[in-house]
Order: sequence, then C-alpha cells, then structure tokens
Amino acid sequence: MSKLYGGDFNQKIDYVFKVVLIGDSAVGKSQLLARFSRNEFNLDSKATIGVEFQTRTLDIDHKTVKAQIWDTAGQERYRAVTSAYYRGAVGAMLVYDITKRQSFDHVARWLEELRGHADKNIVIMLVGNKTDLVSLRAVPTEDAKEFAEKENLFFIETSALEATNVETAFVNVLTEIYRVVSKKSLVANEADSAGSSALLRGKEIVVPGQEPVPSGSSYSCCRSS
Ligand SMILES: Nc1nc2c(ncn2[C@@H]2O[C@H](COP(=O)(O)OP(=O)(O)OP(=O)(O)O)[C@@H](O)[C@H]2O)c(=O)[nH]1
Repeated sequence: MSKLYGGDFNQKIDYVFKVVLIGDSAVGKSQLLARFSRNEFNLDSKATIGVEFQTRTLDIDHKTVKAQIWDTAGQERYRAVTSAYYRGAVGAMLVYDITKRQSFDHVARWLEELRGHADKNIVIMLVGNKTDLVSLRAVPTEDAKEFAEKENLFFIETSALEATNVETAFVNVLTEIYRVVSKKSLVANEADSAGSSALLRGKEIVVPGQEPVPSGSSYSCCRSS
C-alpha cells in the first residue's frame, strides 16, 4: 500500500478519513472538535461562520489514521455550500444538546440532509452533548437510543466541557470507518484475483493515502453578509 508523508513529523499516513460535524447551532459541535483535536474547551465559544477543519493523527489497528474533522455553522445563514461540505465524508457526528428538546427534534431533518448528500456507506453517530448539565436534561437517553436504533445509527452521550466520552465518540466512529474500509479493500483484493476489481474499486469510499492534508489546518469560507 502506498503511504503519505504528512505535515509535522514526516509521519507515514495510511488513511485520511473526513468526518463532518452537523447539528443545530450551539449544541457544542465546535467544542467537541476543540476537545478532540486540542483537548481544549471554551465556554464563550462563538457561532461558527462558514467551515473549518482540524486534524488529529491516531493509531487504529496498527494503522496511522489522520482524522480530518469538519465543522460548520448550525445556523442556516452562516453555512457554506452543503454538497461541498459532505463531499468525501466517510463519517458524520450528528450532535444535539440534551438540554434542548428542539435540537433533538431537528435530528431527523439533519439526517435527511446528510443522507441526501453523503456517500451511502457513511458511518453516522448520534451524539447527545452537554451531559454535565444534569438538572437541565430535556431529552431522555432512552428516546435518543430508540431513535438511533430505528435509524441504524451509533449513539453516545458526551460532555465537551467535562471531556466525558468525547475521545470514545470520535475513536468509535474512526474505528468503524476503518472496519468498513478494510472490509471493502479485502473484497476489492479478492475481486482483483477474479479480474473484476474496477467495479468494486469504483465503489470504495476511501482511497488509502488520499490527498495530503496540512496538519492542524483550518479555513473559513463563505461568510454571509
Ligand atoms: N455545559 C456545557 N456547555 C457546552 C458543552 N459543549 C459546548 N458548550 C457550550 O455551548 C455553547 C455553544 O457551543 P459551540 O461549540 O460553539 O456550538 P456549535 O454547535 O459549534 O454552534 P454553531 O457554531 O452555531 O453551529 C458554548 O457556550 C459552549 O461553551 C458541554 O459539553 N457542556
């Protein structure tokens, strides 16, 4: 397999996985990303405008995986081009705030948008954030679990503030993506020997050693006036 040499440490990268964060405004998407990528948290976090991404490299099943996590505004007027945001994504974290019933009620709409734009094999995790706000809970865990089972999503509850389950949420998504990808590679390799790899290759959702990504990068676009 070809290897990439990425950013900081001339580290060999086996896979680059693009994961998108979606969900209503103020549910904590940016803070989940800050916690996962830099182990930081900011209570005065401003609404995201446009799009940004952060990367973190980690080891999954002895492979070096660069997670490229994309974050966009929950507010419609600050969002960038939807199809570009979802393009190439192999994972999605659909976040709601356990203290805001409306953010959970909107999950179905986010899912519809995601399924309309993303690859059909995308790994999706439903994330109920802000579990530290125990007395303000408005969404019972059971309701979300039931929804996730019905829609075939992974499910977890997190607190970006207390760093509860954040690492687990991202690592679980990335591990599941890796499982899907390595299974596909296996099928493609088997088909190789059968002489029909082109078709299967065409369906792969991640090419090992995709385009190099600058480490820790972010960019913004499309600020609305
Ligand atoms: N108590 C608590 N507050 C949180 C948690 N995560 C985020 N917040 C706060 O919730 C507010 C919104 O967080 P953001 O991360 O900016 O939310 P967002 O989903 O990225 O919002 P948009 O960029 O508008 O889409 C901020 O004041 C955060 O500090 C959490 O786990 N617990």
